[in-house]
Amino acid sequence: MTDGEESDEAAVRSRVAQARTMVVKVGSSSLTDPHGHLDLGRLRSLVGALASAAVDGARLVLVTSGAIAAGFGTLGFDQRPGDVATQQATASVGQGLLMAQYETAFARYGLRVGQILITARDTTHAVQYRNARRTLCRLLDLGVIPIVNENDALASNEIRFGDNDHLSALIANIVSADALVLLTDVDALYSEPPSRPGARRIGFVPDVAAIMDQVDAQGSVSGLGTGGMSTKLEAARIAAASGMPVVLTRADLAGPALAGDRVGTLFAPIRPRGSSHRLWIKFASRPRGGYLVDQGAVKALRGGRASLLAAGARSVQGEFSAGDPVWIHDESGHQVAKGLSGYDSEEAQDMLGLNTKELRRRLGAHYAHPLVHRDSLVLV
Ligand SMILES: Nc1ncnc2c1ncn2[C@@H]1O[C@H](COP(=O)(O)OP(=O)(O)O)[C@@H](O)[C@H]1O
Ligand SMILES: N[C@@H](CCC(=O)OP(=O)(O)O)C(=O)O
Repeated sequence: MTDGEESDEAAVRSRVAQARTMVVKVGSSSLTDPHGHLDLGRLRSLVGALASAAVDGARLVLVTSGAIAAGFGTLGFDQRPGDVATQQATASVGQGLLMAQYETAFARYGLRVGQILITARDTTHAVQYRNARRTLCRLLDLGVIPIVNENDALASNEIRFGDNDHLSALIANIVSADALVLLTDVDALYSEPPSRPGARRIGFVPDVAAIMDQVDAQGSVSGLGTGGMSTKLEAARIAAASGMPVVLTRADLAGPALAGDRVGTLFAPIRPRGSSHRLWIKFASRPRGGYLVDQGAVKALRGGRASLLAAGARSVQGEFSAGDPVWIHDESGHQVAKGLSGYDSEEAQDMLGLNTKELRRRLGAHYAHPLVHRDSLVLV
């Protein structure tokens, strides 16, 4: 580590220490016993650490796994079910039991909790996303700790998060968190799975994008968690690219991690925080179609805060409605940007290649606007 990085690390740690709104994600592997059942001792000690930060004024959102772990014993299964339908049924039984434990544990500190179950679909649709933001922020304003899990019982197979890592980074964006804390069963990120001899502990990651190729991040080794380290790195990348620091460490180090002490792996933010709307477009929205644009348009978009004008668009790809997220591709088909279309795909067909004057004359004033306005456009 260079001297510069050392002082960067101190600066980023102090941002964590000063963070007011924090999203804390805890994985199944940190809430379970060796047989995979919910371990109440571990849950209560986590709650103790979170409660102490909350009592000190932190606004916390807890993203917690553990519904399947809490449910499979009650249903008479010896082990965590493997097939999706049984996992979903088990989560439906376990989620209530998990929440009941959290409610009781937080109540001992005089803290109230509220449950939010979310599907990937809720994060990819702008209206649901705004709705989730409004509810979460209101809960925080009311001094309640929102407890979030994927809505496993209803999540459809194709678009299921499966693990809660990615979800936690999106929730951190939704609430405009100051920091994301990922709690797991390993003390830090290693250069390769820590069970391998020679695995090197990584304390500070100044640029998560640069480290992605250098680290061998594998799936869950314990069989208790789902995503393993690869989904945690992806979550860290989203959060860091959204302008917030990320701490990854073992769940029993939650207290020092929230306090900004030197534990685990610290990921530095890699750019200033953007608006929640733009972060949603960048990380959560799922375009169904898009526009293929000419070189001039690519240059204008890459050059800075430009809108996509119909004059620079060559073709419309797929079908979409006004307000839907769309890709903007260059002439070789490479993704240049993502944004919200101002027009339906059908309307846009008639606008291709026309400048504002021609649009107004031929189609009317309603069509004299950009295909994608710069306020709803992000480069990728
Ligand atoms: N490069 C790595 N560094 C650290 N841990 C790794 C790495 N690659 C794989 N892992 C594994 O990832 C596991 C954590 O992921 P997982 O079991 O899904 O936990 P959780 O339930 O907290 O999401 C650790 O137990 C560790 O063995
Ligand atoms: N939503 C599932 C979590 C799945 C899971 O194991 O996630 P993780 O521990 O984050 O790898 C549950 O509550 O059981």
